[in-house]
Amino acid sequence: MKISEVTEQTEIAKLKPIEEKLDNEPLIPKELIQTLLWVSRYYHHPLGECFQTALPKLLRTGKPAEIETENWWSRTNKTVEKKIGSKQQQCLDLLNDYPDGISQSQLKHYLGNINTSLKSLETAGLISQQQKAKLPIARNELHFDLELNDQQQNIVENVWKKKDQFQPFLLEGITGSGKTEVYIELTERVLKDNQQVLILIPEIGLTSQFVDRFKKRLNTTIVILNSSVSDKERKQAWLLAKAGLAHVIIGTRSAVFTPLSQPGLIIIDEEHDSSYKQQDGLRYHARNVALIRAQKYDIPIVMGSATPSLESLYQVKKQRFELLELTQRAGSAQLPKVRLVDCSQANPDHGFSDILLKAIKKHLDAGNQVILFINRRGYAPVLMCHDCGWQAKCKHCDARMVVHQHRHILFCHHCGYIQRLVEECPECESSSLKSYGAGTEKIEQHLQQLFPETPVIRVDRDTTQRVNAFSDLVADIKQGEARILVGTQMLAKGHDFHDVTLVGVLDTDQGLYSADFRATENLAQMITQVTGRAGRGEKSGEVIIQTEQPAHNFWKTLISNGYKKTAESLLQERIEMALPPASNWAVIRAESADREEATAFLEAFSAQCHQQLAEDVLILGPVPAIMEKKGGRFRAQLLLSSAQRKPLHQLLDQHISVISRHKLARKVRWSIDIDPVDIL
Ligand SMILES: Nc1ncnc2c1ncn2[C@@H]1O[C@H](COP(=O)(O)OP(=O)(O)OP(=O)(O)O)[C@@H](O)[C@H]1O
Ligand SMILES: [Zn+2]
Repeated sequence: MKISEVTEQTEIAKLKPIEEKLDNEPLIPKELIQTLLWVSRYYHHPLGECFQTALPKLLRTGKPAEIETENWWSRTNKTVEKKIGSKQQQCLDLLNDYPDGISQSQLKHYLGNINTSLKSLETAGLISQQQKAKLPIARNELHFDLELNDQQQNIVENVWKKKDQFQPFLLEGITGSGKTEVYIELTERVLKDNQQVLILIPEIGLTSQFVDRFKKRLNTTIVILNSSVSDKERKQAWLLAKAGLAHVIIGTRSAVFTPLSQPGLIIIDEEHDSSYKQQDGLRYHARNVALIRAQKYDIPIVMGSATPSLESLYQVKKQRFELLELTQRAGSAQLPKVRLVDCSQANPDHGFSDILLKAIKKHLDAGNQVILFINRRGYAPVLMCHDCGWQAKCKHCDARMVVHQHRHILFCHHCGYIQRLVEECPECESSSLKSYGAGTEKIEQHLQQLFPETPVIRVDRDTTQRVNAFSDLVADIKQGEARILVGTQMLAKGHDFHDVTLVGVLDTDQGLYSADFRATENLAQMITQVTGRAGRGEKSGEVIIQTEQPAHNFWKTLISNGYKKTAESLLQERIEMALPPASNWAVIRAESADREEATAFLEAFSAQCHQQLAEDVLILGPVPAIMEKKGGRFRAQLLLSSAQRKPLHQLLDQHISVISRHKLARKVRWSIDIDPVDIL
């Protein structure tokens, strides 16, 4: 139980007594409480659950919120009179450099095992110990300074001019233009003012590389909040940030709720990334929450991307965000040349066209690395019987089972259902089962056959499950051990591999026909990001995109005009068609093992809203979800849209409590999704 406010009077007749006071000061600072109140109102989600989402697990267990401490040592005023051992001397030398003391673990990190030396020095009265907050170990590395180019410098100055006020900036910088360096420079300045920086990054395993770049340049306390840190570390990081003892806080989506005592700046890297939107429970968007926090703190917020979301570009158009641009690659790097290849001529067995294969060979011969991008994991998406036409389908979903050859299974990517890979058709017992289409596993296998001497690695969700697996793979790539890299979008985003000179894109055409109105935006972002991995160092790069639709307008616009122009025209279309971000959407979803129930509940929802419907609000549906059956449940949705935000929210406020009491509300699983990013 958390107390968020105290009042003198109440209408509640029977109040429970307070059993125990856990903390002497409030765990959640006022600003964060206000933000959570906003979150609860905006997303129409119970306040208690909003608090649950915002707090690290170990701070929700009813135990006091104490910062973990450890021994810190510092030099006393006493001068050395007797001769001391060399290890003891080393300790003293180091301590002389740290007038505020240094932690035992940091000392150990520098000098190895020194417990006995410390004891002797303490007995001699030369050093003293004290309990202080345990900080993550700072690595003692060389800090090199990179000189920003004029565009980068200009951006830093522009942000700095607004440093004491709320101002959202959209930093649109092409791939490899040096956005990260801009973040580092800004962070350095904020640190000089003794303030903290909160940095959000997407959930794609990039944390360690990103953090390394900061650690190399900044000598400060950096804490990390993502899924790879333990519950204990997460709690400590949160409390250190709250106490102002952590100066740079880097984390994924939920880190947006980290309290700061000396806030100076918020940065969101790859602001277009869909992992910023939570897809279950409290369906918040971290970018939205970050904007609210920056506003309450009265500080600037910088949102960077090579492929900004149409949401943010719309805010620029409305002059709510200030646009900052990096139009050139940093250093001597140039953007790669992009070529479309008609893949109707590709080898049906492995899906590579001759042009792409020749290019792979050429780049490998030149001693470079090659990325092959395919956004589908597993071996093949279809398993079919040649004799009777049977296909392997999931019994819980409207979806096909994907062949995973390696693990010898059929796997449903939607509900996780697993079956042994069958050798003969379950319908007609024929043994002529054939797989169609290709995923990362198949591509990896083919390339290894085609280039037996060249190390191939695969980067997808299956090869990166183990903790650190992703950073190990990345290290292999950086050291040049792997030469052919096959991967899904995990490999396409954010990486800075200087020896990659060729990127091949396989089979992305589904994006051209999707029913989701965001599909083209997402495809343009993905293609631009993956293209951006080529030619980032001294060597120039090349990109080959295989498509069955080389004449499609989408490719023409994207390749000859680039992302910026493509996004502009997509945004114009959305405005003309009154689609988000030019209108506001809420989706009510319901799912149930009984198909009728889900729809009946949404019909009741709709009827309730229609009782008092503002002119401006439109209700569409209910309709079945595009994949209606998932995990054994039937799914349906109701769409509420409105040109202005307010009437939509008022409508929900008015009716939600009545609807929650509907008899079906307890039988179906239902949820409200404000500003949905995924309408499938
Ligand atoms: N001013 C500079 N001078 C020389 N090299 C630079 C400069 N700024 C950045 N770089 C280098 O250019 C490369 C690309 O920079 P960075 O990774 O920051 O780009 P980015 O814009 O974040 O890229 P992306 O959006 O593609 O992930 C890096 O290797 C970086 O060290
Ligand atoms: Zn399934």
